[in-house]
Amino acid sequence: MSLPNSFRLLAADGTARTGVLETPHGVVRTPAFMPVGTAGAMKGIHWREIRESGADIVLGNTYHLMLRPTAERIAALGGLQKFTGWNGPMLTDSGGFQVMSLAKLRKVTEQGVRFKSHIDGAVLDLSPERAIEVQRLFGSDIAMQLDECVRLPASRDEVDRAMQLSLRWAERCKRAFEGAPQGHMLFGIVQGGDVAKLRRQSAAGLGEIGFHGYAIGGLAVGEPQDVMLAMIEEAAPLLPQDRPRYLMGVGTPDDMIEAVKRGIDMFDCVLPTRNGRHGHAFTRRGVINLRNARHADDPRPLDEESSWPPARSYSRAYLHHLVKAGEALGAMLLSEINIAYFQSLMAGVREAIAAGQFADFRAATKAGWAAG
Ligand SMILES: CC#C[C@H]1NC(N)=Nc2cc3[nH]c(NC)nc3cc21
Repeated sequence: MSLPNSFRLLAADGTARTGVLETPHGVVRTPAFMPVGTAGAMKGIHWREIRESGADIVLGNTYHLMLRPTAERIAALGGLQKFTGWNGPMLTDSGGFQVMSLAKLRKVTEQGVRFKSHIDGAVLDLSPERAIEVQRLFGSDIAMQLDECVRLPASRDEVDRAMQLSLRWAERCKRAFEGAPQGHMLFGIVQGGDVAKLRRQSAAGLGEIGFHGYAIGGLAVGEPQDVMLAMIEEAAPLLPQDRPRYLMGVGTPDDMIEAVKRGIDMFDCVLPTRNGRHGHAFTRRGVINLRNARHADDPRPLDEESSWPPARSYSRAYLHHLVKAGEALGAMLLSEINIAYFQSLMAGVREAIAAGQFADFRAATKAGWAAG
């Protein structure tokens, strides 16, 4: 029995697609960029700016939220939307990646993963069933399966073992997800490292199990862009064409444009906020490092044609000063400016695909970045 499908494709231009994904908390226009609110907040940005920037959906992390303030407390307080004040769609990651990247003393067995909290050292167990229970307690619109994310570098056998385990956990997650409230979704995660055969096996295996949507994980971890794109080309064609595809943790504006070209519909990345806090501005003319002294006397705004007021009103000199002085306002302004740029890029992508002009949009956008 196939799962209900809340994704509607509106247009395609080659393998690039644009559509809408209906969730219990609202509609997501795709291709979509999801700002990362790891612990239930956007670092240094109010939800008001996130909404005004054009974001339809934000991401939270099971690992962080289950440790603090705990899933049970969030449920008792009405769920993630009520608790955080973000009254829109939320996707939550399952914890697989964060346990690998943050937790101390991680032990993986068939049952699940045992780890020590990086906050207080408490020992916790995360099984596929608990990962689904936690996301149910959050009230997540889109939940992610629990997967095993191997620390790189890893042997092919290690990547293969983790991919096979993740497929078995995907089955268990789907069973645990049964009975979820109407409209809530569960995505599987394609694994397989940079091994084409493993990527194909993982994608085909997840398609057999059947999910509301499919993520591709384990890319943008330092491999060259052409390797990342090659793995997308291996996996995407094997995933159900009528379901959303989400490339996890990606990426730069160029990564996203190239992934959209290859059929990806959803993205999340910490770059806009993390690099914003470090003084980097993403613009139509490429990245500007406001720490650089050459901006100290520059009265020009970042982009006089930007749709985001702070990007066309504050001078580069002032932003340079805020960054050098370590003023919180500097990090806040550049974070929201970057999120707004990522959203404007996705809006342009959606319009271009709908008009059958994605190739021209891609070429013009890349030319803008190169112009500097
Ligand atoms: C292997 C694998 C895998 C994926 N598994 C889960 N549950 N979440 C992820 C989150 C990510 N963030 C980034 N940033 C580069 N890559 C990610 C990959 C995953």
